[in-house]
Amino acid sequence: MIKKKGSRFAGHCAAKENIMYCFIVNPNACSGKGRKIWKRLAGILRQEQVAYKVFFTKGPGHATRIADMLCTKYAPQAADAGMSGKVSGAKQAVQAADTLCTIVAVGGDGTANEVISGLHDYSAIGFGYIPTGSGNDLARGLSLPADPEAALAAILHPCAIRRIHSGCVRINGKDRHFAVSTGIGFDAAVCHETFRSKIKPVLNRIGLGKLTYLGIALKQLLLLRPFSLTLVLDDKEPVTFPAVYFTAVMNLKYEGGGFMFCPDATAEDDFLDICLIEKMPKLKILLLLPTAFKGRHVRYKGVHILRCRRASLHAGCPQPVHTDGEAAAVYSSMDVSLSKEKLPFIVG
Ligand SMILES: Nc1ncnc2c1ncn2[C@@H]1O[C@H](COP(=O)(O)OP(=O)(O)OP(=O)(O)O)[C@@H](O)[C@H]1O
Repeated sequence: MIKKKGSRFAGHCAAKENIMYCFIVNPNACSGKGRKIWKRLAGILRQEQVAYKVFFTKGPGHATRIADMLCTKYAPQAADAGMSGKVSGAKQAVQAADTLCTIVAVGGDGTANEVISGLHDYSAIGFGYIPTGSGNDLARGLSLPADPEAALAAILHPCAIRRIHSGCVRINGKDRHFAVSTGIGFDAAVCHETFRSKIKPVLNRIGLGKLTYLGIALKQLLLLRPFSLTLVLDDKEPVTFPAVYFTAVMNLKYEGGGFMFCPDATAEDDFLDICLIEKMPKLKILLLLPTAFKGRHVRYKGVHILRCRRASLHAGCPQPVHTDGEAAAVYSSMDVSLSKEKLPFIVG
């Protein structure tokens, strides 16, 4: 973590003068709550006289295109100011302080995922995140404030920047990104069904969105069939697990709305953490899942926690895949690695 106390980024007036804040807002996050939350945040920005721009997303993929456009716009300015190019250590810290544009994703994990996927040049930008979704595993994993107003205050008056990796999944020659995790099998099947769920918007509106995941998880557990999975970690010998229920490859500790599947995962190291669940009766999985909220599932037989820099996963038959809780499709093979550059993430 880079401490920014005493830098000009820490001074709240100076930060406002030097930085353009660009908010990418999913108004439909948490079934429409995103728009209401944004109105409150906009009020605070006006009150504090912060220079900002806001972009509302219109549908899947839009946040990525906006983030890409902003990076393209601000990177040349960084070059003019002599700030781009390869640097390291202390100089990187200074560059973070000289950031021209702070891009802030306002939404759930899916919106954060789309924004991070669109950022391609970190020389001129800082990244902030205001959680307004129903799962919020990114905020949980980085210990960001869960309250949107507190998260905004942390972004406007930051004292720390963490440089974090994002993950990259290559499937059929195409890359997808993730900030939290990617998974194959049961966890992804839950995401796939939640995506289609008609009950989720209703429960989200009354603050019970997590019940959707619970109900769907129970149903998927009944339907669940184990599959064989061959893992190749860091180009070592392949290892085949004959009866796998799911495998989560994680950049941060939590997925699925608070399951601490990989208690030691941190996005600041150079490793991916893997949680693989195999060969156990379904009743045991049912009893084991609540223990994962505290990361206590790791002590049970059939739970494997692994660590690597790169992983190739090959399932015996096509399985659902997710990235950051967003349903991808049904695939047999995927290659997972970490980004080369680390994203300057404002954590307040
Ligand atoms: N205007 C929009 N209308 C509908 N969907 C949108 C819109 N903008 C973005 N999306 C899509 O909604 C998906 C989910 O949004 P997001 O993750 O922000 O909220 P959520 O699903 O409520 O939260 P969580 O993922 O934490 O449960 C995004 O991946 C994005 O593709």
